[in-house]
Amino acid sequence: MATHTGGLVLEKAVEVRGLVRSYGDRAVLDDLDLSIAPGEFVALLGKSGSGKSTLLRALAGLDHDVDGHGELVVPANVSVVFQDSRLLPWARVLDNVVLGLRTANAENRGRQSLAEVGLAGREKAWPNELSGGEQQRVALARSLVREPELLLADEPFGALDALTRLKMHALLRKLCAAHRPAVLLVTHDVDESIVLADRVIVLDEGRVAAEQRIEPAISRSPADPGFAAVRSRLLDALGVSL
Ligand SMILES: Nc1ncnc2c1ncn2[C@@H]1O[C@H](COP(=O)(O)OP(=O)(O)OP(=O)(O)O)[C@@H](O)[C@H]1O
Repeated sequence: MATHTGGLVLEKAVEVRGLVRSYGDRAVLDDLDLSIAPGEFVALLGKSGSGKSTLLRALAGLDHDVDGHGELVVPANVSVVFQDSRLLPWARVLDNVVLGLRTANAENRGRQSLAEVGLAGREKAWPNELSGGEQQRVALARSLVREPELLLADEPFGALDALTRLKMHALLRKLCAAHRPAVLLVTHDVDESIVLADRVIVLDEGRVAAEQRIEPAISRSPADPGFAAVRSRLLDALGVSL
Protein backbone atom coordinates (compact mmCIF):
# COMPACT_ATOMS: atom_id res chain seq x y z
CA MET A 1 0.00 0.00 0.00
CA ALA A 2 0.99 3.65 -0.23
CA THR A 3 3.94 4.60 1.90
CA HIS A 4 3.83 8.18 3.03
CA THR A 5 7.19 9.78 3.40
CA GLY A 6 6.63 12.74 5.72
CA GLY A 7 8.98 15.53 4.64
CA LEU A 8 11.62 13.28 3.04
CA VAL A 9 12.93 14.37 -0.33
CA LEU A 10 12.26 11.52 -2.73
CA GLU A 11 14.25 10.72 -5.81
CA LYS A 12 10.92 9.69 -7.34
CA ALA A 13 7.65 11.40 -6.56
CA VAL A 14 5.78 8.23 -7.50
CA GLU A 15 7.10 4.70 -7.54
CA VAL A 16 4.73 1.90 -8.44
CA ARG A 17 5.93 -1.68 -8.82
CA GLY A 18 3.85 -4.71 -9.62
CA LEU A 19 0.57 -3.05 -8.72
CA VAL A 20 -2.49 -5.26 -9.08
CA ARG A 21 -6.14 -4.29 -8.73
CA SER A 22 -8.78 -6.86 -9.47
CA TYR A 23 -12.54 -6.84 -9.57
CA GLY A 24 -13.61 -10.44 -9.13
CA ASP A 25 -11.17 -12.49 -11.19
CA ARG A 26 -10.43 -9.64 -13.61
CA ALA A 27 -7.18 -7.71 -13.08
CA VAL A 28 -7.90 -4.09 -14.03
CA LEU A 29 -4.36 -3.09 -13.06
CA ASP A 30 -2.14 -5.98 -13.98
CA ASP A 31 1.35 -5.98 -12.47
CA LEU A 32 1.74 -2.30 -13.29
CA ASP A 33 5.05 -0.40 -13.03
CA LEU A 34 5.25 3.39 -13.13
CA SER A 35 7.51 6.05 -11.74
CA ILE A 36 7.29 9.83 -11.88
CA ALA A 37 10.16 12.17 -11.01
CA PRO A 38 9.62 15.22 -8.79
CA GLY A 39 8.30 18.07 -10.93
CA GLU A 40 7.65 15.78 -13.91
CA PHE A 41 4.36 16.08 -15.81
CA VAL A 42 3.04 12.72 -16.99
CA ALA A 43 -0.13 12.30 -19.03
CA LEU A 44 -2.02 9.02 -19.03
CA LEU A 45 -3.93 7.99 -22.15
CA GLY A 46 -5.84 4.78 -22.69
CA LYS A 47 -9.04 3.37 -24.10
CA SER A 48 -12.14 3.51 -21.98
CA GLY A 49 -11.86 0.84 -19.29
CA SER A 50 -8.06 0.51 -19.55
CA GLY A 51 -7.63 1.31 -15.84
CA LYS A 52 -6.66 5.01 -15.83
CA SER A 53 -9.06 6.17 -13.12
CA THR A 54 -8.38 3.02 -11.12
CA LEU A 55 -4.67 3.86 -11.09
CA LEU A 56 -5.35 7.45 -10.14
CA ARG A 57 -7.62 6.41 -7.29
CA ALA A 58 -4.97 4.01 -6.02
CA LEU A 59 -2.34 6.79 -6.05
CA ALA A 60 -4.75 9.17 -4.33
CA GLY A 61 -5.24 6.68 -1.52
CA LEU A 62 -8.94 6.49 -2.38
CA ASP A 63 -8.86 2.75 -3.06
CA HIS A 64 -8.24 0.60 -0.03
CA ASP A 65 -8.50 -2.67 -1.92
CA VAL A 66 -5.45 -2.54 -4.18
CA ASP A 67 -3.64 -5.83 -3.76
CA GLY A 68 -1.01 -5.77 -1.06
CA HIS A 69 1.85 -7.42 -2.88
CA GLY A 70 2.59 -4.46 -5.15
CA GLU A 71 4.72 -1.52 -4.09
CA LEU A 72 3.17 1.94 -4.19
CA VAL A 73 5.08 4.94 -2.92
CA VAL A 74 3.63 8.44 -3.14
CA PRO A 75 4.45 11.65 -1.27
CA ALA A 76 2.54 12.65 1.85
CA ASN A 77 1.08 15.70 0.18
CA VAL A 78 -1.18 14.70 -2.73
CA SER A 79 -3.96 16.80 -4.30
CA VAL A 80 -6.64 15.58 -6.67
CA VAL A 81 -8.66 17.44 -9.31
CA PHE A 82 -11.62 15.78 -11.00
CA GLN A 83 -13.69 16.46 -14.12
CA ASP A 84 -16.29 18.27 -12.04
CA SER A 85 -14.96 20.87 -9.65
CA ARG A 86 -16.60 19.29 -6.57
CA LEU A 87 -16.93 22.69 -4.92
CA LEU A 88 -19.18 22.90 -1.90
CA PRO A 89 -22.26 24.83 -3.09
CA TRP A 90 -22.91 26.34 0.36
CA ALA A 91 -19.41 27.81 0.74
CA ARG A 92 -18.11 30.95 -0.96
CA VAL A 93 -15.21 30.66 -3.39
CA LEU A 94 -12.48 31.64 -0.93
CA ASP A 95 -13.91 29.33 1.75
CA ASN A 96 -13.90 26.48 -0.77
CA VAL A 97 -10.22 27.11 -1.44
CA VAL A 98 -9.06 27.26 2.17
CA LEU A 99 -11.49 24.82 3.80
CA GLY A 100 -9.51 22.42 5.97
CA LEU A 101 -6.23 24.23 5.31
CA ARG A 102 -4.38 24.22 8.60
CA THR A 103 -1.58 26.69 7.96
CA ALA A 104 -0.87 30.21 9.11
CA ASN A 105 -2.28 32.90 6.82
CA ALA A 106 -4.65 30.41 5.20
CA GLU A 107 -6.92 33.18 4.01
CA ASN A 108 -4.11 35.22 2.48
CA ARG A 109 -2.72 32.17 0.77
CA GLY A 110 -6.19 31.39 -0.57
CA ARG A 111 -6.51 34.90 -1.99
CA GLN A 112 -3.09 34.55 -3.56
CA SER A 113 -4.03 31.23 -5.17
CA LEU A 114 -7.24 32.70 -6.52
CA ALA A 115 -5.25 35.57 -8.02
CA GLU A 116 -2.88 33.03 -9.60
CA VAL A 117 -5.77 31.32 -11.38
CA GLY A 118 -7.16 34.67 -12.54
CA LEU A 119 -10.01 34.96 -10.04
CA ALA A 120 -8.93 37.90 -7.88
CA GLY A 121 -12.05 39.77 -6.80
CA ARG A 122 -14.31 36.67 -6.92
CA GLU A 123 -13.51 35.49 -3.39
CA LYS A 124 -17.01 36.15 -2.08
CA ALA A 125 -18.86 34.63 -5.04
CA TRP A 126 -20.88 31.44 -4.66
CA PRO A 127 -19.80 28.49 -6.86
CA ASN A 128 -23.04 28.59 -8.87
CA GLU A 129 -22.27 32.18 -9.88
CA LEU A 130 -19.18 30.95 -11.75
CA SER A 131 -18.86 29.38 -15.20
CA GLY A 132 -17.66 25.78 -15.54
CA GLY A 133 -14.17 26.98 -16.46
CA GLU A 134 -14.07 29.34 -13.50
CA GLN A 135 -15.18 26.55 -11.18
CA GLN A 136 -12.29 24.42 -12.44
CA ARG A 137 -9.95 27.35 -11.77
CA VAL A 138 -11.19 27.37 -8.17
CA ALA A 139 -10.59 23.62 -7.97
CA LEU A 140 -7.02 24.19 -9.18
CA ALA A 141 -6.51 26.98 -6.65
CA ARG A 142 -7.85 24.69 -3.90
CA SER A 143 -5.31 22.02 -4.90
CA LEU A 144 -2.31 24.27 -5.36
CA VAL A 145 -2.77 26.29 -2.18
CA ARG A 146 -1.78 23.05 -0.44
CA GLU A 147 1.55 23.04 -2.34
CA PRO A 148 1.19 19.35 -3.28
CA GLU A 149 4.23 17.32 -4.21
CA LEU A 150 1.91 15.27 -6.42
CA LEU A 151 -1.09 16.59 -8.34
CA LEU A 152 -3.47 13.96 -9.68
CA ALA A 153 -5.95 15.15 -12.30
CA ASP A 154 -8.70 12.96 -13.76
CA GLU A 155 -9.88 14.59 -17.01
CA PRO A 156 -10.02 18.01 -15.34
CA PHE A 157 -10.92 19.80 -18.59
CA GLY A 158 -13.14 17.08 -20.06
CA ALA A 159 -16.38 19.00 -19.51
CA LEU A 160 -15.13 22.35 -20.83
CA ASP A 161 -15.59 23.85 -24.30
CA ALA A 162 -12.61 23.84 -26.65
CA LEU A 163 -11.65 27.49 -26.17
CA THR A 164 -11.86 27.36 -22.37
CA ARG A 165 -9.86 24.15 -22.49
CA LEU A 166 -7.04 25.88 -24.39
CA LYS A 167 -7.00 28.66 -21.80
CA MET A 168 -6.87 26.08 -19.01
CA HIS A 169 -3.90 24.38 -20.71
CA ALA A 170 -1.99 27.66 -20.64
CA LEU A 171 -2.97 28.21 -17.01
CA LEU A 172 -1.98 24.71 -15.91
CA ARG A 173 1.39 25.05 -17.65
CA LYS A 174 2.01 28.33 -15.86
CA LEU A 175 0.96 26.95 -12.46
CA CYS A 176 3.07 23.83 -12.86
CA ALA A 177 6.11 25.88 -13.88
CA ALA A 178 5.65 28.01 -10.76
CA HIS A 179 4.89 25.24 -8.24
CA ARG A 180 6.64 22.23 -9.81
CA PRO A 181 4.45 19.44 -8.46
CA ALA A 182 4.80 16.03 -10.04
CA VAL A 183 1.63 15.62 -12.12
CA LEU A 184 -0.34 12.64 -13.37
CA LEU A 185 -3.05 13.81 -15.75
CA VAL A 186 -5.64 11.39 -17.08
CA THR A 187 -7.00 12.54 -20.41
CA HIS A 188 -8.72 11.26 -23.56
CA ASP A 189 -7.30 14.12 -25.58
CA VAL A 190 -4.09 13.14 -27.37
CA ASP A 191 -3.22 16.74 -28.29
CA GLU A 192 -3.78 17.84 -24.70
CA SER A 193 -1.34 15.16 -23.53
CA ILE A 194 1.34 16.36 -25.99
CA VAL A 195 0.83 20.05 -25.17
CA LEU A 196 1.03 19.56 -21.42
CA ALA A 197 3.19 16.58 -20.58
CA ASP A 198 6.90 15.82 -20.38
CA ARG A 199 6.02 12.18 -20.91
CA VAL A 200 2.90 10.39 -22.14
CA ILE A 201 2.00 6.89 -21.06
CA VAL A 202 -0.55 4.74 -22.84
CA LEU A 203 -2.32 2.24 -20.63
CA ASP A 204 -3.90 -0.88 -22.09
CA GLU A 205 -5.65 -3.53 -20.03
CA GLY A 206 -3.97 -2.35 -16.87
CA ARG A 207 -0.42 -2.29 -18.21
CA VAL A 208 1.84 0.32 -19.76
CA ALA A 209 1.52 -0.32 -23.51
CA ALA A 210 3.60 2.61 -24.74
CA GLU A 211 5.58 5.54 -23.45
CA GLN A 212 6.55 8.72 -25.29
CA ARG A 213 8.83 11.49 -24.10
CA ILE A 214 7.73 14.92 -25.39
CA GLU A 215 10.40 17.44 -26.35
CA PRO A 216 9.46 20.94 -25.14
CA ALA A 217 9.99 22.36 -28.64
CA ILE A 218 7.32 20.00 -30.00
CA SER A 219 4.78 20.58 -27.26
CA ARG A 220 4.77 24.30 -27.93
CA SER A 221 4.17 23.98 -31.67
CA PRO A 222 1.13 21.96 -32.69
CA ALA A 223 1.87 22.99 -36.29
CA ASP A 224 5.30 21.34 -36.10
CA PRO A 225 5.67 18.10 -38.13
CA GLY A 226 7.23 16.60 -34.98
CA PHE A 227 3.93 17.18 -33.17
CA ALA A 228 2.02 15.31 -35.88
CA ALA A 229 4.51 12.44 -35.74
CA VAL A 230 4.13 12.07 -31.96
CA ARG A 231 0.34 12.30 -32.28
CA SER A 232 0.30 9.55 -34.86
CA ARG A 233 2.55 7.31 -32.71
CA LEU A 234 0.24 7.78 -29.73
CA LEU A 235 -2.89 7.14 -31.81
CA ASP A 236 -1.25 3.95 -33.07
CA ALA A 237 -0.59 2.85 -29.50
CA LEU A 238 -4.25 3.55 -28.72
CA GLY A 239 -5.27 1.35 -31.64
CA VAL A 240 -6.76 4.22 -33.60
CA SER A 241 -5.96 4.22 -37.29
CA LEU A 242 -6.78 7.35 -39.28
N1 LIG B 1 -16.22 -0.75 -8.51
C1 LIG B 1 -16.01 -1.49 -9.58
N2 LIG B 1 -16.50 -2.73 -9.69
C2 LIG B 1 -16.29 -3.52 -10.77
N3 LIG B 1 -15.55 -3.13 -11.83
C3 LIG B 1 -15.04 -1.89 -11.80
C4 LIG B 1 -15.23 -1.00 -10.69
N4 LIG B 1 -14.57 0.15 -10.94
C5 LIG B 1 -14.01 0.00 -12.16
N5 LIG B 1 -14.27 -1.22 -12.67
C6 LIG B 1 -13.84 -1.72 -13.98
O1 LIG B 1 -12.46 -1.52 -14.11
C7 LIG B 1 -12.14 -1.19 -15.46
C8 LIG B 1 -11.27 0.04 -15.47
O2 LIG B 1 -12.04 1.16 -15.04
P1 LIG B 1 -11.42 2.63 -15.02
O3 LIG B 1 -12.49 3.53 -14.53
O4 LIG B 1 -10.12 2.62 -14.32
O5 LIG B 1 -11.14 2.85 -16.58
P2 LIG B 1 -10.72 4.17 -17.33
O6 LIG B 1 -9.53 3.81 -18.15
O7 LIG B 1 -10.56 5.29 -16.37
O8 LIG B 1 -11.97 4.39 -18.26
P3 LIG B 1 -12.67 5.73 -18.83
O9 LIG B 1 -11.68 6.27 -19.81
O10 LIG B 1 -13.91 5.23 -19.47
O11 LIG B 1 -12.91 6.65 -17.66
C9 LIG B 1 -13.46 -1.02 -16.19
O12 LIG B 1 -13.67 -2.15 -17.00
C10 LIG B 1 -14.48 -0.93 -15.10
O13 LIG B 1 -15.68 -1.51 -15.50
